Amino acid sequence: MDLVNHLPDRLLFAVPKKGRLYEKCCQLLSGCDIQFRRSNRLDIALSTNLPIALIFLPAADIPIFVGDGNCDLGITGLDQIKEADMFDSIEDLLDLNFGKCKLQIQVPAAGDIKKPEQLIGKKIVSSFTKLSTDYFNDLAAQNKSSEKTSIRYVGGSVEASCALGVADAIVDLVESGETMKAAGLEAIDTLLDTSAHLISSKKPKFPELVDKIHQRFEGVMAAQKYVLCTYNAPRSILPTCLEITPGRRSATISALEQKDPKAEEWVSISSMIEQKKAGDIMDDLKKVGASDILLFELRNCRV
Ligand SMILES: Nc1ncnc2c1ncn2[C@@H]1O[C@H](COP(=O)(O)OP(=O)(O)OP(=O)(O)O)[C@@H](O)[C@H]1O
Ligand SMILES: O=P(O)(O)OC[C@H]1O[C@H](OP(=O)(O)OP(=O)(O)O)[C@H](O)[C@@H]1O
Repeated sequence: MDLVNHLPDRLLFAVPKKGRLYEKCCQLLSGCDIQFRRSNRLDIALSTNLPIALIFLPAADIPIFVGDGNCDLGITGLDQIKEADMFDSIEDLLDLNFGKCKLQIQVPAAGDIKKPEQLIGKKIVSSFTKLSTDYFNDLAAQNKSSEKTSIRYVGGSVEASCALGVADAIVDLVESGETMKAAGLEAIDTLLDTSAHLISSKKPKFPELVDKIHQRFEGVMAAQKYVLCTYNAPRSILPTCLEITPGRRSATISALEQKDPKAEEWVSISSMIEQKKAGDIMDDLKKVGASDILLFELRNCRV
């Protein structure tokens, strides 16, 4: 069925149908208020509040659907985009900061191979044959070698290949490193640092809706990254406080009602700060003389 012609009034948004990216994608869609109900095993879900159809596809196929313009938007790993050779055919809108891992060359830890150059002319097994081929072609060129490295595809359990004698090394994703360690392997180089990205077609059919959804994703990402810090401080230490909490654009300052006209003037300051620095920032504010320091989580925002 040609979905583009069957759903002419809807933007098609490709999301991973299962696997490691699926749950987080659904959370983000909900954070963006893209409401939908996915019937069991059905790979299309119509949004109930926006003219969008979500198309659930294998993560590896999403770059092709978006790059060829069949879908206006998609979420998938950077590794999948580069492996499909589609990075130049799509707009890379946003790093979504999850699904983080590294594509690494792994060799038996107890073996003699310690440097990638030692693998020129040897046998490599990977699910990422394009990226591996590019890497070993470059490596051969740098080392002025005409030897051809064999790159073979397997779809899963890549880490078993060395123990089975099929490969001298593998190229596979590493997140915690536990799979690699359990297979007695160690990494000797990194081909790519990857994470999930929001991508769009270069010629979307619904450009305004693409912009709107892009902004919503940016808002959700900012809401995850920042918290709102508000506190009170004597006006005399305001410059020091603003050095500690300059805000994303700038801090908001409002005067506090003076009960005693002779007392020092106090202000209330509110500023977005990075969540991961919040503890240090609150300590620093307290140290310079601020008080009543409060931290608020952001549910959502537009930045
Ligand atoms: N530890 C990890 N191992 C593999 N992929 C990971 C990992 N962490 C994040 N990812 C990302 O998730 C993407 C999809 O991985 P996943 O293994 O879920 O593939 P899938 O094809 O969607 O599912 P399945 O392997 O069940 O068929 C990867 O391309 C990568 O971008
Ligand atoms: O560093 P870790 O946290 O151990 O994760 C890495 C492992 O996860 C992936 O495999 P997956 O579980 O998707 O199964 P697969 O081997 O069938 O691809 C990947 O291919 C590694 O084997």
